[in-house]
Amino acid sequence: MRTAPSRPRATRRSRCPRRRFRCSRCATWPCTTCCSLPTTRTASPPTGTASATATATVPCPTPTSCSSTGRLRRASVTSEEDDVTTPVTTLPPGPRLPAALQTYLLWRHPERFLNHCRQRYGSLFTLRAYPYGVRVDITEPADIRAVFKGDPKVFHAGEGIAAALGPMLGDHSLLRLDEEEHHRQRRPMMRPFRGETMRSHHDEIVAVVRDNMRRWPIDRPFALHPRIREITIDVIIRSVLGSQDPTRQAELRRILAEVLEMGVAEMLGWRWPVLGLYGPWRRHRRMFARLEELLHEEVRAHRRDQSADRPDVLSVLLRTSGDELTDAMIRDHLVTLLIAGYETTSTALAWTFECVVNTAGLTRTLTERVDAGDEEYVEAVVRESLRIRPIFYEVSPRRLTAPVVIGGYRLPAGTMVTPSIGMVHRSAEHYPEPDDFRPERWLGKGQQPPWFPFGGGTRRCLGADFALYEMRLTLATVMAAGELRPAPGPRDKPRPRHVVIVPSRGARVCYRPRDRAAE
Ligand code: HEM
Repeated sequence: MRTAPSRPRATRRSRCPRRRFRCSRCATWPCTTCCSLPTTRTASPPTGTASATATATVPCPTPTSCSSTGRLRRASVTSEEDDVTTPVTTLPPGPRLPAALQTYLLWRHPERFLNHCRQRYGSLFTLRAYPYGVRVDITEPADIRAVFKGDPKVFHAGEGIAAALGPMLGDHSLLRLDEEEHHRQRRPMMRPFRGETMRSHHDEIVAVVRDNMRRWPIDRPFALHPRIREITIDVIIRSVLGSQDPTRQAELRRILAEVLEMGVAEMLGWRWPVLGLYGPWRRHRRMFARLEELLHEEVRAHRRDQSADRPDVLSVLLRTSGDELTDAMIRDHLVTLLIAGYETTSTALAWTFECVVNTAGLTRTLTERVDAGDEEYVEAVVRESLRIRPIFYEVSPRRLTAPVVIGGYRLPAGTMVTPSIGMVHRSAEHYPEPDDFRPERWLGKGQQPPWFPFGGGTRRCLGADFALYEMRLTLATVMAAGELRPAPGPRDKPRPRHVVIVPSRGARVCYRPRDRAAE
C-alpha cells in the first residue's frame, strides 16, 4: 500500500522546473535543460513502481552520465498521486512558427519537418496545423502502442474525420464513429475480411492483374501508378461490391476513378457544403450522387440474388448480418470501404514496385523466389515497402476525452494526439540502415521491430489482411509474367497528395513480358 510521505518543500522547489528526461535503460534522471543549477530532485523508481517512490534526494546527473546507451527518453509516469513524479498538465514544447507555416511544412515536407521537431524537442512535441489545430505528435513505439491500446472512451479517433468528411461517409461509417457505436458497427464488418473468405478472391485478383498487364506498353517507360489504380478499382468492384452486371461495372469503373481520386479541393467541399453549389464541387457532388445510386442498385441486385454463396464483401455482409444492417448503414459501410481501400492499396503497391525496381539485384531475386513459390519472401518485400514508404506518415489523431499521461506529459482533455508512424519506420534505433530496402529483415521467426502501417488497437485497419493479400498476389503475378526495369530519370520522391504520400513521378518503369525477355 502506498504511504504518502510528506515531502520537504525544498525538494519540490529544486525539482527540474522544465523538461524531465530519464534514460530508458539505466533509469537515471538526467536533466537536460538546467543541469547548470545545483539541482536536487526526488529519486524516482522505474516505470510501473510509482507507489514505491523514495524520498531521498539525489543530485541531478548530467545527460552524459548515462553510460549504457547515451539515449535519453522522457519517462512515462502514470501515477497522479505523487506530485513530484506526476507532471503538471501541460503540452510538450514545439516549434513557434505560425500555424499556416506549420501546416505547409507538415503537408509538403512531413518527413523532414517531423524529423526536425523530434531532434529539436524530443519524442513528443506540439504542433499547430490545419485542420486539427493544436496537436501533440508522438514518435516512440511504446507511446504509440499505448495510444492504440488506450481506452476507446478516452481516445476518440472518429471526431477529426467526422468534421472533415462526415457528410460523405455517412452517420454509420466506422471512420467517424467512436466508443460503443464504433464497436457495434465494426463487428459485422469484420466477417467478410476473414482468412478463407479473402483467399477465395485469388482467381479474380490474378485475372484482373493479367488483364490489365495486356495493355502495358512494352519496352517503353510508363507510369505504373495509374495502371495499379485501374487494377485496384477492378478488384474493389469484384471483391468488395461483387458486381456482376457488365454495364454497371463499366459505369462504376468510370465514376469510382473520378470520385475516389478527389483532391484536397474536393475534400474541402465536404467540410463546407455550400461549396457544393459551385464549379468543380458541384460536379463532384453530382458524380458522388450517381455513385450512391449505383451502390443502391448493387445492394438491390444482391438482395434479389441471395442464393449463390458469393464471397464478395457485400454478399457476406448481407448474408451474415440479416436485418442487423439497414440500407443506410450498408451505403455508409460501402462508401467507407471504397474510400479507405482504394487510394491506400494502389499507392502502397505503386511504392512496392518502385522500391523493387530501384533496389539493385532485387528484381532478379524476387523473380526467382516467386518462381520457387516462396510466399514468405514476397510478403517480406511488401512489409519492407510499407515500412520504408508508409503511405501515411501519421494515422488519424485521437482526441482525448480525459487527461492522459503520455511520455511524461500529462496532456489535458481535448488534446489531439497524433501517432507518427513514419518516424518509427525510419528510426535507426529499430531498423539498422533504415534507408536501405532490405526484405531480409522480415525473414525468420525472430522478434519483429515496431511496424504500424495499418495503425493498431480497436481501430486497426479493417482491410489490412485483404490489402496485404492483394499486394502479395499482384506483386507475384506481375513478377511471374514479365521483367520490370527502372525508367530512365531520377527516382520518385514521396509527394503528399491529400492524405496519402504518393510516388512523385507515378512510379515509372519499363516492362517486357517474359516470353519476349529472352529475345
Ligand atoms: C495498403 C493498404 C492500406 C493501408 C496502408 C491502410 C491503412 C489504414 C490505417 C493507418 C487506418 C487507421 C488505423 C488507426 O487509426 O489506427 C485504416 C483504417 C481503416 N481501413 Fe485501411 N489501409 C489499407 C487498405 C485498406 C483496405 C483494402 C480496406 C478495405 C477494403 C481498408 C479499410 C479500412 C477501414 C474500414 C478502416 C477504419 C477502421 C476503424 O476505424 O475501425 N483499408 N487503414
